[in-house]
Amino acid sequence: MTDAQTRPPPEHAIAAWGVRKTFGTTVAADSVDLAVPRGALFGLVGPNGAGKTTFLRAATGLLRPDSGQVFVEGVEVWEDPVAARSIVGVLPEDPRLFDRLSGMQLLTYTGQLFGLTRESARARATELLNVLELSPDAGTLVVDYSQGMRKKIGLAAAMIHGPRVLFLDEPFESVDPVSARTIRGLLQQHVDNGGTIVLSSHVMELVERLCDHLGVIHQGRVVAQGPTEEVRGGRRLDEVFADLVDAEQGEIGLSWL
Ligand SMILES: Nc1ncnc2c1ncn2[C@@H]1O[C@H](COP(=O)(O)OP(=O)(O)OP(=O)(O)O)[C@@H](O)[C@H]1O
Repeated sequence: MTDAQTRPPPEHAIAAWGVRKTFGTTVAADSVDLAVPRGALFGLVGPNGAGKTTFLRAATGLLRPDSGQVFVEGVEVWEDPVAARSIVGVLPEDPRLFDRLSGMQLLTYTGQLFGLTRESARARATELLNVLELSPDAGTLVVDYSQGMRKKIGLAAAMIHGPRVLFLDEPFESVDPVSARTIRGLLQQHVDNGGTIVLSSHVMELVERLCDHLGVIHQGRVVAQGPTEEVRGGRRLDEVFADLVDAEQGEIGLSWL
C-alpha cells in the first residue's frame, strides 16, 4: 500500500525504493533505491549477477518483488499494473516473442494489444521496420531472425504504442555497429521528445557517451547514481566502476595456460 507521503516528486519519471527480491537463499535485489529524472537517458551498469535484470523485471511488472515500491510517472507498478503498462515499453533481456509470427505480424499484433487500430499499428510497424532496417525481413518468421534482429524487433515491439518510459535490458547486445547507431538515434529522439529511458549495458564507453544519468548497481544495491559527469568525477567510467565494485586488479591467470 502507498500513501501520499511515499509518492515521489513529479520531476522523477521513475522512483524505486527498497526493491528486494530473493530466489531461495540468493538475494538478487537487496534493497534497490533509484530516482530517474523525467527526460533522462539513464544507464544502469553493474557486474554480472549484480541484480540489474531482476530490478528491471520488478520495475516493469514482469517479476513481483518481495518488498519495495516502483513508481513510473507517479503510478505504482504493482498497485496499478494496467495503467503502468500503457506508460511503459519494455525490452526484456531475452524477449519472449511470438516467434511464429513474421516481424510485421508481431508488431501489428503488439500494437493492437495496446489499443491501436489495425491501420495505425501497421503504419507504425512499417515505420519501425524501416528505421531499424528490418523491412527486407518484414515477412520472415521471427523464429528465423538472428540474435541482433530479435533485439531490434523486440525494441520495435517495446516502442510501438508510443510509451513515455522505456526500460531496455541490454538493447545493444548482438547488434551490429550501424544498427547500434540507428538505435542510439532513436533513443535520443525519444528523450528529446520528453520521454525517459532506463537501459542496462556492460559497454562503459557506450553508457558514458549516450547516457546523461547513470546508476551503478552492486550486490543488489545502488552504490552510485546521478548525472553521468557527477558520478564520473572527471575519471573514466570503467575506472570508477572498478572502484565501486571493488574489482581486484591483481595478478590473474590460469596456471595451466
Ligand atoms: N529466476 C531466478 N532464479 C534463481 N536465481 C536467479 C533468478 N534470476 C536471477 N537470479 C540470481 O539473482 C542474481 C542477480 O541476477 P540478475 O540477472 O538480476 O543480474 P544482472 O545484474 O542482470 O547480471 P548480468 O549482468 O550477468 O545479466 C544472480 O545471482 C542470479 O543468479
